[in-house]
Amino acid sequence: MNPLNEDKAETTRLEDLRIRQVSPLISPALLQHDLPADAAVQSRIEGWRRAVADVVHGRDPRLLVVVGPCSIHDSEQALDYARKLKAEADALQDDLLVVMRVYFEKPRTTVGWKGFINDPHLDGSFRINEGLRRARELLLAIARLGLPAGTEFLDLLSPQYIADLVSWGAIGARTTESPSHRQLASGLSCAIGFKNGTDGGVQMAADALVAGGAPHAFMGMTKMGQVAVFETAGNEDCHIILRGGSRGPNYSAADVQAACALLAKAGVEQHLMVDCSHANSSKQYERQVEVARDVAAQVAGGERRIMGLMVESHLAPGRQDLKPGVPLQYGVSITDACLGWDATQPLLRDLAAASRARRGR
Ligand SMILES: O=C[C@H](O)[C@H](O)COP(=O)(O)O
Ligand SMILES: C=C(OP(=O)(O)O)C(=O)O
Repeated sequence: MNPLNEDKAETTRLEDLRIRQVSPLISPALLQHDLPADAAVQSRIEGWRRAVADVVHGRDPRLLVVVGPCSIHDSEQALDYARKLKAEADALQDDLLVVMRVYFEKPRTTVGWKGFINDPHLDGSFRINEGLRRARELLLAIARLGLPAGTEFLDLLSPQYIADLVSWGAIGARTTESPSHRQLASGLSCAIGFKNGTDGGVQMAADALVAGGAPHAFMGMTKMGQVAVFETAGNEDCHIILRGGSRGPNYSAADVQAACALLAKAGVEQHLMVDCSHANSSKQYERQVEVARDVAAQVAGGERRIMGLMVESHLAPGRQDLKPGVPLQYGVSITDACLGWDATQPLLRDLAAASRARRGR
């Protein structure tokens, strides 16, 4: 019996009826003490965040490309991917600002593996302390490699453990309408992209921009693990992400126009990112190439309101199921299907060419 569960002094028989177990959680301060961001890493992340914000606001004409695995399930494989991406990002840096997708938290439609922080052993053992540590180690390694990292902020406490190492963040389609996630975004130190809803609703993402840009006061946890009231300043570096929805894709020129009309009505900047995956690819990973080509043509044609794209890509194409006792294939996603590296490299070069063509206009 976990000793924490024996302490009933502060609970009555009316409480915790559905709590099976309570276990200790490391504090953010302790994890950061063990795995600090040194001065060099801090300077890099400051620079990347500034660069991302410049693209988001159109001060930098390059395209922001958030590319990488749907989810991280193995640090070595993620670093293997990061090394390839770094070489490509350097080669294309005049036209693209490349941020690696380093997603540790997966929102599920119903149930399923919730990501590397929640379950780093992929077996339902939920070693969250270890997941947080390994996530932070990986983010540090990627930063030292020279690549900015982007992640989805899903849990409301986990940002305290890793957000200092993140240069761009997303609020997912299932949480864009959540007041708590909008409040969280209002206090985060990096730019944040809000996905449209799973039904394709863009209005809720436009509303999220307004809410995320405003100051809020809410309850949270400090670095020392104490509860506290946080008052935020509002995040002026937010944008929307078109990811399609149950009614179909929404990356066409007409969809971009319609989304921008909603942004104008909401009184916010008309800049957006297109997610080539999810409902925009009808979850068929190869179709990301088609989506990216369409968006690249819009960009090359002078569409300046598209400031970025998102691509789900891993070392090898497709996806695999997580099955107890069945060994996993190297570099293959265990959540959404991804493009392989071989298809990703030419796609990035096409996007760079489109960005260059737009600058030349
Ligand atoms: O990007 C990942 C998935 O699309 C999202 O987490 C939902 O996954 P699910 O429908 O497989 O649960
Ligand atoms: C879960 C994701 O996307 P969405 O929120 O658009 O479903 C994702 O990008 O990993």
